[in-house]
Amino acid sequence: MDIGEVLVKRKLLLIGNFVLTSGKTSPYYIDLRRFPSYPEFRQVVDEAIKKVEKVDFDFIMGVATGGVPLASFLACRMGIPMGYVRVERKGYGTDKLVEGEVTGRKVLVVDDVATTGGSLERASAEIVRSGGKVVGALVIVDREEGASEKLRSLGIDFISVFKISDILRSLSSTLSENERKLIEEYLGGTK
Ligand SMILES: O=P(O)(O)OC[C@H]1O[C@H](OP(=O)(O)OP(=O)(O)O)[C@H](O)[C@@H]1O
Ligand SMILES: O=C(O)c1cc(=O)[nH]c(=O)[nH]1
Repeated sequence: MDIGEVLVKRKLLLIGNFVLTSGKTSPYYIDLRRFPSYPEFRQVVDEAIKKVEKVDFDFIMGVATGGVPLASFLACRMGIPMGYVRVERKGYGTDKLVEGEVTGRKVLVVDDVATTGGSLERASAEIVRSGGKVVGALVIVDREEGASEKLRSLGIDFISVFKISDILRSLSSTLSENERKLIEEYLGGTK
């Protein structure tokens, strides 16, 4: 599977001017929330399973909302229990951020995309507060804007199924010269 081609074909890679969760602005956006709508998502799950083969974990936690579908597919395929970390408290009911029995567990945190790694860091901190040990973080796409360095500095193994630099390389004939340059200049500036 050429992930770049799939992202373009399914309109999951968007070119424009986007505000990100970190407050940064970006000339591109990867919208993987609709990825499970398409059959290619199964292949991504297969790839993800191969990538985490050597990680010693016994619990999967998705980062809501983008990380929940992948966490669910992985948990089901691997026979490993799962839960998820909410973006914010509801303010009613149990008012929990961590929805999962992570106490004493070795946790793999899962998200769709990583940019700064702030969301994975926040989710990991909540899991630790709930008594879990975060041993690894897995994302489908690493935008290569600091997440890997941030997670490793926290002692968490960071794994991505795809990196944006590889996706861009595979898209050299699909994106216009201008689109490719815009993204490359942006990525150059974020290093
Ligand atoms: O590495 P970061 O700089 O934290 O950015 C990546 C995060 O941004 C997106 O989530 P978003 O906050 O848009 O929430 P959503 O998944 O609920 O749409 C994405 O799903 C990651 O969780
Ligand atoms: O950093 C983000 O907020 C972000 C970037 C991106 O490409 N896709 C996404 O879902 N979130």
